[in-house]
Amino acid sequence: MKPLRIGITGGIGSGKSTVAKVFEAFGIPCYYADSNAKRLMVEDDEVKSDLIAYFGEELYPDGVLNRSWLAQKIFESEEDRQFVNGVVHPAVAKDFERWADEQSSPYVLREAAILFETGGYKTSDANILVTAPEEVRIERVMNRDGVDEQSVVARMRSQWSDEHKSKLADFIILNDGNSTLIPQVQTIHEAILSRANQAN
Ligand SMILES: CC(C)(COP(=O)(O)OP(=O)(O)OC[C@H]1O[C@@H](n2cnc3c(N)ncnc32)[C@H](O)[C@@H]1O)[C@@H](O)C(=O)NCCC(=O)NCCS
Ligand SMILES: Nc1ncnc2c1ncn2[C@@H]1O[C@H](COP(=O)(O)OP(=O)(O)OP(=O)(O)O)[C@@H](O)[C@H]1O
Repeated sequence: MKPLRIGITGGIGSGKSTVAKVFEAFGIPCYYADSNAKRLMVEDDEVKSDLIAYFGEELYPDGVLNRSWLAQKIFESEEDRQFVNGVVHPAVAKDFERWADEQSSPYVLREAAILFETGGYKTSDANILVTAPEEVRIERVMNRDGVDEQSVVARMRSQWSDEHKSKLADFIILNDGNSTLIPQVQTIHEAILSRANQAN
């Protein structure tokens, strides 16, 4: 029996990876789209050659993906971002499906920053949105990555607002630093488990 596919998303600094780790503590496997995207950009020859054809060899100096160079390009130019998204996201979606089929839990999570924006949420059985106020998110990322406010805001502006995404989410987790996470995760975990039981 195939596990249910559950998307978990949230804007930069919302804490979606932190929340995904709580689900993992409940025994639920999680696929992290950001890190797998970066892996595929190095390992998948088709993805790599499409990116080189567009950006040139300087994207991989000494064979290593130049992340900061690419980040500067894609968060400044919508055209460049759409190109990268168009190459990387189908490869990630395929890789996720292959991975999900290998799991034996009642459901699996797919953690991705822009699940609604890409339309990837449509292939999920349900989607969880993690939210936090923008000022909290900016502060978190500045502290975590040692970057300035401007670079966090550039990424934030390339993503949909929480208000927009809330309309498409089946479950919402508030991670503002004051609300406790474990009870929120537990309630959703139980709701998804009962959905998985009904499906099987
Ligand atoms: C530009 C890259 C190399 C920068 O790497 P870096 O280590 O600095 O950031 P990281 O990958 O950890 O992403 C951090 C956050 O940036 C935001 N972000 C990343 N890619 C995108 C994107 N295409 N659109 C909007 N926001 C994005 C997300 O909030 C994400 O969680 C990297 O983000 C990337 O390869 N992006 C393109 C692939 C992609 O779309 N990944 C996102 C999910 S599949
Ligand atoms: N409830 C919380 N209390 C305190 N710190 C938190 C909380 N949630 C997240 N953080 C911290 O905020 C930072 C951002 O969280 P996390 O990496 O989970 O966010 P994210 O949504 O996955 O971010 P990104 O989109 O950049 O990958 C991390 O340093 C994390 O430890």
